[in-house]
Amino acid sequence: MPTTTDTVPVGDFEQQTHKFLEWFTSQPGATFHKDIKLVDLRDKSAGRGIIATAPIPADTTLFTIPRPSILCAATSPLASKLPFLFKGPAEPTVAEETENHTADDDDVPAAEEDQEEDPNSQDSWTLLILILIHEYLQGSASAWFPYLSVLPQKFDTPMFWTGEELGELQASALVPKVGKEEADEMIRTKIVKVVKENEAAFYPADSPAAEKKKLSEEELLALGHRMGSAIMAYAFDLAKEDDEDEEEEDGWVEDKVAAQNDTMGMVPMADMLNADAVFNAHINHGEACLTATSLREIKEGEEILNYYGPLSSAELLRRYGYVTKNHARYDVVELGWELVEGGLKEMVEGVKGRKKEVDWSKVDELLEEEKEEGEWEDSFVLERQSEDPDSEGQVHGEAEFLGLPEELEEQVKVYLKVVKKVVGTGDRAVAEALGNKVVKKEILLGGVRKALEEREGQYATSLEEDEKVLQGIEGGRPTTRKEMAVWVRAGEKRIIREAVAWVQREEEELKQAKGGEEKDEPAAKKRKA
Ligand SMILES: C[S@@+](CC[C@H](N)C(=O)[O-])C[C@H]1O[C@@H](n2cnc3c(N)ncnc32)[C@H](O)[C@@H]1O
Repeated sequence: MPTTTDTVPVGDFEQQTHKFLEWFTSQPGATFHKDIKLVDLRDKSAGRGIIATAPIPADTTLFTIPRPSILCAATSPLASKLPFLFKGPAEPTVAEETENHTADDDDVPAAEEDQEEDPNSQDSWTLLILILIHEYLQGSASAWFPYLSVLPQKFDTPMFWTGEELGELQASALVPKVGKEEADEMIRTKIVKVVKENEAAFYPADSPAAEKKKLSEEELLALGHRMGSAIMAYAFDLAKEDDEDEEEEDGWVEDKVAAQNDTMGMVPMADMLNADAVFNAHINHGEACLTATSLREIKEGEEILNYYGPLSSAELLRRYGYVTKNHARYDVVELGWELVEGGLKEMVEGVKGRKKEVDWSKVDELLEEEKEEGEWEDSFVLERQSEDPDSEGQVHGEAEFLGLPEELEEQVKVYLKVVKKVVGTGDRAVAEALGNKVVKKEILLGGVRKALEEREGQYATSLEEDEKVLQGIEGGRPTTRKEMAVWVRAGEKRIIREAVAWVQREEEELKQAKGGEEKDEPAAKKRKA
């Protein structure tokens, strides 16, 4: 499966690279270190990238991007043509509207009230799509033409996968996050409509674009997707101040889009850097320019790599369309409450070694009140503990699964309290057991173990089958869509297995502690119990 730029002939590819570099270095204030080079990494399925052609010491400025060269709301000629699009505070972004989505989605779920909303009211995401479409339609008359020419026309993000390809992700929580239909809706209402209603601005008479046939709705929809995906994988959040770039309490600030406002932009050259979870360069956001700096010594021939944050394989694939081994430490799996509840029910029914009938409908009824009062999660993210990268972009130690999410344990506690209330009226012995700390822990662990086993069963293939596919991959790194899907689903299954092993260890410890306690108890108390 070709990646983003694989179909461009080598000669054209090099010519585009050359023209882009020429354009970039001609920008007033731009710099490009003599010992770095833009190269064709398509043989590694990595498009363009930047490598060191000689050893580079730490803290070297690799290149500098003057702010006027950035394509964004502040520099776009569209702002003077259609100022109303750029006016006013940005409306709530995706991050503010939906919990489970990061702000840099192009799979924007259109909130119902949005459907009738004024299409002219734009958020930072849709505004940048319009800015890019406007520039694209100017063709060679655009001041960013050589830069736009090196942006990909095709993407490997799941947004563009066929149903069959998506099927390879099996039970991954990535599948419902792709959101193709929502993205279509957003592009039709916020992009296609605006371009259609303002053709004079998008196809100006004095530009070669005017000679071109106007794009149909379907062509604009496809262009909107292309630009939205380019933003997802290439744009930067320009709101960041330099001091925010410094290591914060929770480690490295990822260097990519956040979309909290209207300050997202396309940053030529900064976005030619590929990225990994182990990296050696960083982009500093200065007042007049952005600067790429080496974080440690970079050897001759080594690729210069940026950082997109501690993203799981699934998230890296969703946003950027690739996976790497180094990101696997950040893999996660989502465990639905429904499965946990099923496991807890089985455990409760087996309390005191006998099958107990519980009035579950009564439990549901009481839970409704709990749900109305407090927060109730539908699913939980299971992840490993992992050190943040150090100041040189290196990670140390193994990532390990060290426990269940606190919110999951809290929710189980609330659930068991309600169950105890319901059981109490019918079976005092069981209700008493449900008040016991050890019994509650047994139910929690057993319930979660059952849920995890069920979760693993939701995938159509076993981890062992997936591992076999992955072992057969030439070069080791999954690059085709199918291989990347197998990588993602296998990563999730590995976490499930690690979580099950953790639960079993906890169960074993609990059993031993209980055995010890029972041995120590005086005979009379034992009999009473
Ligand atoms: C900001 S761009 C980097 C430049 C890009 N390689 C190009 O040719 O335009 C991000 C895209 O580069 C690719 N990419 C980034 N890091 C990569 C890596 N470590 N391995 C493979 N591909 C990578 C992915 O396609 C991603 O969506």
